[in-house]
Amino acid sequence: GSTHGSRRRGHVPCPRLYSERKRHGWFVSDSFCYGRPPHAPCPQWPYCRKRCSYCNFNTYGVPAVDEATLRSCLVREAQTLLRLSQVHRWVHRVGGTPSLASPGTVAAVLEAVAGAAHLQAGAEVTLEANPSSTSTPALAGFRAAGVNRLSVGVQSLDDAELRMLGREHTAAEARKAVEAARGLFPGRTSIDLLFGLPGQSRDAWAQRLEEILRLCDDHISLYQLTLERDTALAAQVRCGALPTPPQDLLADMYQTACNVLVAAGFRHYEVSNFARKGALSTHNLSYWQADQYIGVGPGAHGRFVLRAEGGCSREARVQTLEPVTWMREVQSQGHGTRSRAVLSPLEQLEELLTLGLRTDEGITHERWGHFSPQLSLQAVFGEAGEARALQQEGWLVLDSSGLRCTWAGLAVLDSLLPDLLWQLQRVLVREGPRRRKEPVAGAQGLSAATMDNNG
Ligand SMILES: C[S@@+](CC[C@H](N)C(=O)[O-])C[C@H]1O[C@@H](n2cnc3c(N)ncnc32)[C@H](O)[C@@H]1O
Ligand code: SF4
Repeated sequence: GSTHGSRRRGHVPCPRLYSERKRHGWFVSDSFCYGRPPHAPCPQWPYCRKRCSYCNFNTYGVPAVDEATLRSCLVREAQTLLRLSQVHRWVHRVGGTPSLASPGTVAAVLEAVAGAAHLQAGAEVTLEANPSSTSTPALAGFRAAGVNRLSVGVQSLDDAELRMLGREHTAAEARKAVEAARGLFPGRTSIDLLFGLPGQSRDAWAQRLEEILRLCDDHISLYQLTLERDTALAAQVRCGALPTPPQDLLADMYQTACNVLVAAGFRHYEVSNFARKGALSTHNLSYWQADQYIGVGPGAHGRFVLRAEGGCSREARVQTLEPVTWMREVQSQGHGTRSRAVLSPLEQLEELLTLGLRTDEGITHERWGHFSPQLSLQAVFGEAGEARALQQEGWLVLDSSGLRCTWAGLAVLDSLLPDLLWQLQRVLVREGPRRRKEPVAGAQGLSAATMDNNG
């Protein structure tokens, strides 16, 4: 049995959570709206040499990229968004971009950020790298440009699996890339791995984990494969050419990996992330803590308070997806923001809940208080209701530190969230108007407004 009680291990983020991982673009984090330092997610150079069979990220296979134009647009958009968000200080993390961009482009964007905002010494600058574009000279160039952490997309150490995934690299090339990365970024090299591939057996996975432990540095991101609609891999599974991985097997694989990694000294600090020797990704952590960030580049997402207009509302922003259109917009108006939506207090708390519960520390009272000064964690989740039932069943803990999942709860988080979101909504609708003397954490009203290409 791979279920806990009636709850399946839904450790794969629900679609909404999964989409959180898919923010593309350069990221600069700031800020201090809730008195907390901000952060920066992982960007995406919008081009790949070849589309992998499982991937539905916003990437384009354009052979001749006008890198100089793209670079100047990234720089200009970073400057514009930094100005709009008034992120001048407290910036302390900047995310990186895939390794197909040249070190010169990476350096130019980092310089733009440093010129417009104070970069803390030691700020995490992570570059996402594909093994096929990580020669030692290229990596050295990125390091010279200011990158200080590398995340290598190994995905699998099995050639047949890599072929099924449509990856450009072999297992041997992946190993070589990790070794080169560890040589240049010792203690600061992460690897991305996928499990739950069609046809993958538990034994093969367990054996693979041993090999992964011999190869890895101090950080591992482990994702269960999501069969995304409109991908070649999903089509193969749908038509029966490849088997659908059984749910119980997926749960066993996840649990096996957690056990093996924890026994090897890794802290399971987030649903899909493991670190030892303190090598947590601060950049990702700030994400899960719902900090502010700007997203720069085609399809990038951002969350920040628009201070330029004297506002105090946290906005969700999405930049134009298509690179050529995005570049045209940046050239004409300084940025390619396609949509802006003011997040309501409820939406902000929903994000905090869904992201914060992914971490082993959960949501502290302090952090919750920044978003909800009027209605405490205790007031929302302490009363009789869904959260209390989840505590009694052993999935959740609410104590003097805050609200967090138990280890068992972390593995089934997606199945806990609907109940918790329902309770949050119910209590907020009931208590909000009564308790709220002023808007929650700088949000304006309960309705979300969406604007197009506007400022
Ligand atoms: C921004 S993506 C890709 C980074 C880089 N281009 C690469 O391919 O290595 C970051 C990670 O998301 C994960 N990912 C991408 N598509 C996924 C999917 N369909 N299901 C689960 N994880 C996925 C992969 O592990 C990937 O390394
Ligand atoms: S998974 Fe493949 S197609 Fe998707 S972003 Fe990475 S290299 Fe590009």
